[in-house]
Amino acid sequence: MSSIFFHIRTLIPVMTNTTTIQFNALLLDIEGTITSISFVKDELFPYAFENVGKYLEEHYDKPATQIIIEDLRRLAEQQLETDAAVVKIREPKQECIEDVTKNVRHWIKRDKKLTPMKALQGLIWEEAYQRGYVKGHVYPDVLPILKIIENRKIPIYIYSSGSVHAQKLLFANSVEGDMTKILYGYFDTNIGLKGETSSYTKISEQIGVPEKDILFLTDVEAEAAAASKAGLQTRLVIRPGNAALTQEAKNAYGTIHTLEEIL
Ligand SMILES: CSCCC(=O)C(=O)COP(=O)(O)O
Ligand SMILES: [Mg+2]
Repeated sequence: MSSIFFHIRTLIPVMTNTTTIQFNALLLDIEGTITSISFVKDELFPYAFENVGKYLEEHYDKPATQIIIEDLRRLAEQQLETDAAVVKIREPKQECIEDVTKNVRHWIKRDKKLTPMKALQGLIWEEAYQRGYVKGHVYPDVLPILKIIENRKIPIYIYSSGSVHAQKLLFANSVEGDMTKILYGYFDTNIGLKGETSSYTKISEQIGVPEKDILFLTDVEAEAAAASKAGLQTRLVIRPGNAALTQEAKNAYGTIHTLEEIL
């Protein structure tokens, strides 16, 4: 780790790859890339699992909650056709809270990346951050390297299955302090799923940077494949606790262990 700081202080890029990566925008996945999977699975998800019913009781009448409940009701109608554990969401308040809680807990256990469920998780986590129950985990190499990239006037964007609200909470309340100042923009599954090529094309259009000039970092092979198909440069990130990668994917996209390797 001391070598990271040595290189940052002297501003000498660390080259563990044989080729330098040229990019004009950086697009980052969160979980498994700059944040540990353990933080999401062992802290954030259990908090949402435990508190979803309580949150709905306390915020049921708010317009934001009602919009999400309507989206979840439509989603449940679709999902119950193929998933017997999903229940139809009934109209009366108490039954509605019971049904939403049941479905959300089921989806959390299966790590489903369902947009309205992710929106609700973000609202539940807001309280956890505000009360200091959680702090957004980021690996120690992340902030120093992002500062160097920001100094090079390269914009840094986030693309996560977590809602934009949840992303901003994580970075505003991170173990490294408020990181939102160095982040240019955020994307979630409202732009499309991370395994779909069209999502990356849309991000390229929205940020006004050609696909080939964007570097996307992720821990998930399907995301690297989709981004690569769209024409983005990609690297797979290997972090402690991440799922194992196939040799084929490692060869196709290349791997890094810390953000130092993209400088
Ligand atoms: C935005 S913090 C919560 C992360 C989350 O809910 C999630 O599903 C992580 O997905 P990612 O796309 O960042 O791997
Ligand atoms: Mg990830």
